[in-house]
Amino acid sequence: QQDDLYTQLGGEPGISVIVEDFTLRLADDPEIVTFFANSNIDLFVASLKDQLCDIADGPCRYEGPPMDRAHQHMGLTDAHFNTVVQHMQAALIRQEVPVGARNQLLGRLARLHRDIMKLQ
Ligand code: HEM
Repeated sequence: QQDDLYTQLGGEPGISVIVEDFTLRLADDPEIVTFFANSNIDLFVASLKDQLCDIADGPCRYEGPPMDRAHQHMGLTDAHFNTVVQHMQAALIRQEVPVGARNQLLGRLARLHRDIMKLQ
């Protein structure tokens, strides 16, 4: 029996480190960091941790705004989306998340693409 996705991500401490690493990568990317100019990064980090834990079938519930409402005013392109997903992939590799779990999580995030890119 293989560990579930949440466990393979390292549970809550693992997800914490992944989100911190991911957020530093966003902050280091001039194309992306501008979107966060008016953001409360602590709230973003807390919200994303809940969301990843939830998506990985962990014991958390994401209670922030739906993905369309959180992003629809930003004028995001597919290129932005892909860049952000690549930063997540890099964070997962850095934290030595096994390849199967990595692809599973990225697949679940990819399903959010339609909502995140929805306009109006
Ligand atoms: C798989 C892709 C993505 C996921 C899973 C994701 C997830 C999230 C989550 C959970 C929040 C917090 C919502 C809240 O609690 O208010 C958020 C907000 C935000 N996201 Fe995304 N996002 C994604 C893609 C993107 C992209 C492509 C950009 C821009 C390049 C972006 C920029 C932002 C910004 C600026 C905020 C607002 C932070 C704030 O001011 O509260 N996101 N996202």
